[in-house]
Amino acid sequence: MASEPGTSQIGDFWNQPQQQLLDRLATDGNGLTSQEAAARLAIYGPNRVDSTRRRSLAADFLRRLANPLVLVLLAASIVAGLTGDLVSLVIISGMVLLSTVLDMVQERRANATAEALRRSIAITASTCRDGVMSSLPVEQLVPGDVVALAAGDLVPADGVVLEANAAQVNQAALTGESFPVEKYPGAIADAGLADAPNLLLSGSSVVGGTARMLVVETGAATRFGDIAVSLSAGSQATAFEQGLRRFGLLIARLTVFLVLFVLLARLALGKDALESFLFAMALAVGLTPELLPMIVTITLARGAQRMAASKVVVKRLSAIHDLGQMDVLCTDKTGTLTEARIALVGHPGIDGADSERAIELASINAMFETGLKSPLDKALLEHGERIADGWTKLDERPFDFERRRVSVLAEKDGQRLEIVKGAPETVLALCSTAQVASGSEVPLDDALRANVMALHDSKAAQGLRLLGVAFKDASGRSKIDTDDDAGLVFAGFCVFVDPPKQTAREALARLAEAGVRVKLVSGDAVAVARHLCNEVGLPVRDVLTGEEIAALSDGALAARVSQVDLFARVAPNQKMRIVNALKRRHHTVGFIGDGINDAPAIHAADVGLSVDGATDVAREAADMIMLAPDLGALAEGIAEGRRTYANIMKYLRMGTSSNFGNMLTMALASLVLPFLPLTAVQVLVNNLLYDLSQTGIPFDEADPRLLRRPHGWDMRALVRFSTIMGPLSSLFDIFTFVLLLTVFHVDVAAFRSAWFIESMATQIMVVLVIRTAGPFWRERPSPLLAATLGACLLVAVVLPFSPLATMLGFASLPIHLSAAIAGLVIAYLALAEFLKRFALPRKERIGG
Ligand SMILES: Nc1ncnc2c1ncn2[C@@H]1O[C@H](COP(=O)(O)OP(=O)(O)OP(=O)(O)O)[C@@H](O)[C@H]1O
Ligand SMILES: [Mg+2]
Repeated sequence: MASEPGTSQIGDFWNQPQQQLLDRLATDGNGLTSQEAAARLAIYGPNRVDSTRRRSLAADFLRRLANPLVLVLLAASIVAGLTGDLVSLVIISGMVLLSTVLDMVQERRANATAEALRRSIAITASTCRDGVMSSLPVEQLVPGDVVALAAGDLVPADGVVLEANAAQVNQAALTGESFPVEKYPGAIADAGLADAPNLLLSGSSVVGGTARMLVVETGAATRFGDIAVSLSAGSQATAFEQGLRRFGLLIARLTVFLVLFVLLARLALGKDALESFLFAMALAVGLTPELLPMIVTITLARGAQRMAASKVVVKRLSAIHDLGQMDVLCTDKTGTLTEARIALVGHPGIDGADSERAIELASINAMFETGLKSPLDKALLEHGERIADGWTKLDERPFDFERRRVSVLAEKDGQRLEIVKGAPETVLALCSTAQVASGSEVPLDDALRANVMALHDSKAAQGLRLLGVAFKDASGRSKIDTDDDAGLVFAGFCVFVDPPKQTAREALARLAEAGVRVKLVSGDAVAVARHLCNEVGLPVRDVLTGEEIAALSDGALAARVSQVDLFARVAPNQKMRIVNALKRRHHTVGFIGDGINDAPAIHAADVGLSVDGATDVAREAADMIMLAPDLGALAEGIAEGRRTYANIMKYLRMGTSSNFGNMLTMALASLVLPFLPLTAVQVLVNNLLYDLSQTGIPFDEADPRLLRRPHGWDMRALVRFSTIMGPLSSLFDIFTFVLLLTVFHVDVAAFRSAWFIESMATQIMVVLVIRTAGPFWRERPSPLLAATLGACLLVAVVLPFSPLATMLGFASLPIHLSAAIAGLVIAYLALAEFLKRFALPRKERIGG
């Protein structure tokens, strides 16, 4: 197995005898002192594989400068400087610097905020330090540490198993093997990465049982650290991101085409080469939506910040887009729709009367189970902690979601029993007899079975959750083997209440209002889940069970999945199949859950959601973590997602209509006019002021109409918008040209000033019109946007009248010309306001 990635030699640490490994790590296998750990942390560094390698300030700056457009522009301005045009050199390089720094500072700040939020939900590991187990952030783990792992935990580093109890580990992310493998101590001399039974690799997860792990390698030294990170970081771009990328490409192509055309045409017309080149480059700068990455980052980071206020922490920023677009939300039951404050309300034997035997056995089972303790176990233990006194445990088969039961081998006063509790139908299927109140056993024939199931159904129909309890004599055995669970004696049920959340009904109503259909995907029984749906007001059109899903192909499942609102008794991989089927039907799917059994579905969903108290595996798979498990908070988050969408669309619409229109007209005018409509420097000033004016967009509120329904990337709508609004802008520019030349007979400097003011004013102010589908005066922009717009407009208008005017090649305008321009701007805004109803997508205008 020499060819595996990351393996430098054939044998490695997992092949070494345990004692040799312990010696090498200078530890006795009982954990480190915190002093020693601190010393090792200084040597080995934090246990983290940086996905977003933090760039130094300088490197970041240089990377931004390395933009080809910027470089060409700088080079051209240097050439201009050499030929004596020092003003161009100073202004162009100053402007490039300014906008680069602005961009960088804003983006870094936004990323830092998002990162801080993410850190607040860091994953921890139960680690032995100074002889006690404590919960430490996994970043602090060092080689030699001893970590306790239980079902639901992530393996935090590379290491070996010191002790294990039916430890089942899923290494799918690393080896592609989707079935969990059992891990146990003991080195095998020539075992490879994939088949060493004692090896635990960072990035895999514990799905059953428990283990003690010796950490051997951390951080970047882990075998698959790099792969795991690149997998999670490079995971498919969201539809919105893909759309943005395609859009960026389109703009880039148009820009190249236009700029080359202008340049060549001007050269062919015999115009000054350097001037033409500078102008063409400035046009290119003006055309590129260079602010887009910054606007996107800031909008998302700000969205994340506002969502944190409603207790939703975003791990993957771009998931916010998907959240705004999400139209189907799948949720598990316990803890999301119910309180998860489960209480035992009965423990009937087969005759329906409470049976002490049933509760005793269930409590012993819950007491000794070492896997993931479910809320059901907790309820049992709360009820009768002392019932298990005097019993000792011999062996266990922990819970897993395929078997849906826990088996424990325990002994008291020489009596050895195997005790099983689990999903009632599973347990009943394993029983051949039943115990009656007197203590004697009767055969569990079909009639009795039907009676027992009727008892079960009557409870489940009231929304009560049930576990079946069974046992058998285990004299002479000290282990539970895989097929030992047959021939059990049925002892009875444990019955629990799990009341629906007070807030659930209202939260679901809000989600429905927001155009999100909620589907319940539960491992629990149909009757229980259906009762809950009724109670919280979730309409159920159709139901599918795990058994039925197992019989359906992916295609058949996809054909039915949209109509089904309740999925019950589903296994973990079926939860994932449901999500994938919904995605196949072109839904944007969210999945919220807290268990190991939810992780695959959370991962598969467009928006994976988990809650704060969830298992590591679920939290790791999730894109967002809800600190308060309340669907109401999610409704806030959805509105936030749609707000970010709306704001990014504002910037794009601005860019593709007014800005693009202006640049286009200017390019063409440069071919027909005897002089440049604006000098290169003026174009750049124009662009800088425009950019600055738009920096308030991420802080703007969104049109309430846009918050009502899911919205996704829609290239057609964007193109339609620009084909209506762009020509409008060009039309006014041409009109301005004609007016200036034929009516006012202005000179070159005045022409440029007038045109500068006109194009700036229309470009800056039209955002007020575009930002809402309704009448623009009804919905005011946020103060920050109003401020950036106002300030930039003021600068643009004052500039030609200021002392800087001559340096920039402007001249002040006579009053009647100023008035004419003001009139033009108002006419343009009025027409834009009128035309936008044809340009905006219908669903945006009516909000549905
Ligand atoms: N600790 C346990 N001991 C025995 N049986 C259990 C235990 N935990 C769960 N089960 C059985 O397995 C079934 C599925 O587990 P669980 O209800 O946690 O799945 P789920 O999909 O997470 O459900 P939910 O939608 O309620 O969150 C339960 O309905 C129950 O019958
Ligand atoms: Mg659950």
